[in-house]
Amino acid sequence: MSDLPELWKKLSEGESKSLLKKHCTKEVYEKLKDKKSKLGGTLADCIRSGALNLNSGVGVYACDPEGYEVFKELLDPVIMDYHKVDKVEHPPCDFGPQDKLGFDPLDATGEFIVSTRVRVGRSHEGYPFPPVSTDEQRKDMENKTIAALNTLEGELKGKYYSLETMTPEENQQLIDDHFMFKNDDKMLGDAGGYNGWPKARGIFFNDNKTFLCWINEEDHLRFISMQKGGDVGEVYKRLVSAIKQLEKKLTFAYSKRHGYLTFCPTNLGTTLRASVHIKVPKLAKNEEVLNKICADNKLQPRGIHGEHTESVGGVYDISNKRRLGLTEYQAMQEMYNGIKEIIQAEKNAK
Ligand SMILES: Nc1ncnc2c1ncn2[C@@H]1O[C@H](COP(=O)(O)OP(=O)(O)OP(=O)(O)O)[C@@H](O)[C@H]1O
Ligand SMILES: NC(=[NH2+])NCCC[C@H](N)C(=O)O
Repeated sequence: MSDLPELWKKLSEGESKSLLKKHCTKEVYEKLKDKKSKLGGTLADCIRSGALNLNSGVGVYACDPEGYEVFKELLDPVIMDYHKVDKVEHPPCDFGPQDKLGFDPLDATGEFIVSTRVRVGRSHEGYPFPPVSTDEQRKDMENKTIAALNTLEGELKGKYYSLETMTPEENQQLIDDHFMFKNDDKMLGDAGGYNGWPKARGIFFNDNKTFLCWINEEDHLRFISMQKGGDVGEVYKRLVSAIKQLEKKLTFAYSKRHGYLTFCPTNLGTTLRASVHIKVPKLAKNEEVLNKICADNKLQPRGIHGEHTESVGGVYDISNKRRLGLTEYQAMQEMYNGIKEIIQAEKNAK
């Protein structure tokens, strides 16, 4: 039997500042409660995390790619509210002119930027998201992805490391070095993100660990390019080259309205998060100023051990905030120009 009535009771009777609480009105609930996507996704799958975690900021995940249309009376207002747009629409993918991107290294002396990372999320077309996926479907997606990754050549050529066979020590080392994902996010867990863990999960990387792919973490796929220092152009170009090669082998879930479809509505569109780990000890003494520069430049500060962590020793993870309603190239430019300002502000700070 569905847990929807119980979830609805928790949500409608509880207090929450989440976008789920705000937009899942009684009227919306009544309209959607009996709907089902072709892959079997339900409203319960979309609201479970937010109903069980009233402290969520968003609280909604899609059950599967089609869920974005089947449950649009809930998902559209959440998307518009989160991404601050008045219509759910997205331009076609545009990675920009690869031979003249205009991303000169941001920090030639290496004083501020520790490392640079750009990631995108992708979903396999025709497969559900975690709450609806079976272990078999996850395995199937894992196999498909490994086969595609194994065709990469040159700098991108690498190897797959399964979470099922990795030792706890190897796993921890990869986490400590900022390469690997973990399973400690309760909101994602309640959304079904860790169902069947560690089955069909793992990480692919090249010898230099500059190109990585996460399999069956939050999204079916996360492609990541990263390296020490502030050469944003080099990191971005590597990622674009990987995506272009992989999209010849795999078909990704995409919608004209939403761009690339991801499990969480916050990642839709470009799905791109470009970040630097940046050392700004002076600004760190006055987080209000730092937060204002970030807000003015549409940047998001995080701690250096991932989402919801605190800064350590004046080092922050700072990335572009917007992912929907702009192109990949524009998202990169927002990050690049914003980080330039932050470096200048740190230089000017007392
Ligand atoms: N610029 C960077 N340099 C080195 N490591 C980074 C950088 N940016 C992020 N990381 C590391 O990547 C890992 C994942 O971070 P995090 O979960 O915050 O972001 P994400 O993978 O973009 O996904 P999501 O936004 O869904 O949380 C963490 O270990 C984090 O420290
Ligand atoms: N990794 C993410 N998708 N983060 C964004 C949303 C996280 C969580 N579901 C919330 O509502 O607060």
